[in-house]
Amino acid sequence: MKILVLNAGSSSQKSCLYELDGELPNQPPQPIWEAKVDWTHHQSFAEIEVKTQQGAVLQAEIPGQDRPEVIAQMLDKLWSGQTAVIQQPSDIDIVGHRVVHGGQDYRESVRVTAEVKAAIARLAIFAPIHNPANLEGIDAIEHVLGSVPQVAVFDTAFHSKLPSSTTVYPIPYEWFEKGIQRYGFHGISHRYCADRAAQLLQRDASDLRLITCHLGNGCSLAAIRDGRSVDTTMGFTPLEGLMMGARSGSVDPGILIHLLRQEGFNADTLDRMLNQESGLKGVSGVSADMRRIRAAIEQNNPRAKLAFDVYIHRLRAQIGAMLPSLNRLDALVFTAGVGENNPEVRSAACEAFEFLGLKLDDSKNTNHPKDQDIATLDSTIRVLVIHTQEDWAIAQECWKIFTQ
Ligand SMILES: Nc1ncnc2c1ncn2[C@@H]1O[C@H](COP(=O)(O)OP(=O)(O)O)[C@@H](O)[C@H]1O
Ligand SMILES: CC(=O)OP(=O)(O)O
Ligand SMILES: [Mg+2]
Repeated sequence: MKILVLNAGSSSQKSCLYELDGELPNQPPQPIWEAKVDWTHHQSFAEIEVKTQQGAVLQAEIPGQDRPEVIAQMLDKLWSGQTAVIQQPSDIDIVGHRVVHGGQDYRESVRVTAEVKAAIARLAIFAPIHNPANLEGIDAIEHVLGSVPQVAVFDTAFHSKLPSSTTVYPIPYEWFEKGIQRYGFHGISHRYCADRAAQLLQRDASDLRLITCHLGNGCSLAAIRDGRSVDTTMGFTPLEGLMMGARSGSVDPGILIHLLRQEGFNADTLDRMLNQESGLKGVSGVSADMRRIRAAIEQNNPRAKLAFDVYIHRLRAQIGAMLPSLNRLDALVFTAGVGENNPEVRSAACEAFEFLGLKLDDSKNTNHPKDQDIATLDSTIRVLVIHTQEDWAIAQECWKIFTQ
């Protein structure tokens, strides 16, 4: 069975093709083809990189920002040119999509229908950067591959059993009754990391207390108790919680009232400023990309240093805020672009928890670890770096829907 996965991030479009036969493998298999389109560095064109399991690599630039057009060009690399791995589009059996917001109705993965598409479109008002991109992916597939079965895998699903003390905001109850509640996001990644952590620690997921730190362009934490998400930092939208690449995370809502009243801002300006012009980018004036922040700090840029310090302060504070839901912490897990690749972020975050007996092994932390324990042997808490495999998690959901 050939399963194509589309994963739309805020500044990227990832895709890969898995070939599965017989049983689901225990470990994530290599995809036979993978592509990444990145808009982080340029506005007017996308950088694309395509790799195959056989070793072919293609790097190119695709003009424009139009996601459906870019997806169509990316898919073309599946069946033509040096990175072709299938004969024709109809060789693909199923397409799975990461869909960021599933609201209250979608707590499990579902096959995409007109009704599901309408719900994703309706929920776009709560996830304005993400749900429209997910829908464009679904439409692009319909356009290129016709009636191939498609599956939506929701980022909110893993958090759908959060306790009500976590989901209810302290606002008028009628708002909650209208759906204004905490949903949580990055659930595909948090769930994958919890399962992988259990594997790496050779422990049963149902007896493990974890904090997973998903630090990419979007950033969130999850407190995972016995395999279940019991708290998380993102809420009604993917804007709440940690400071992110270009998103503010939590700020005093009084600031918004002030800007609306005194500075003549409207909802669209606030949306753009908080979602696209804040976070590392807003404070540093340099970039949303942690690599560029680190490089600017090396050049003694004080605003880059300030942005890093605020990022770390908020990360530590929110890790601390996850602890009461767990009563015990077996492992702290770092994942996604920053979490997997930036040793300075990991060591700065962990330093604040040394008083609990958590000790990082500096050499393991700096030596490009992936799927490894980087704590010292005598650390009271394990620290894991896990390469998040959202795409593999999505492929597994597709497999389950079509074989069970
Ligand atoms: N080697 C690295 N060192 C530090 N940060 C990195 C590195 N590689 C990637 N990143 C960070 O990861 C971010 C992207 O994370 P990723 O999880 O791929 O994002 P998303 O899926 O949200 O688009 C980049 O903006 C960059 O800040
Ligand atoms: C939900 C979310 O913030 O996703 P991403 O990190 O891919 O932007
Ligand atoms: Mg991501």
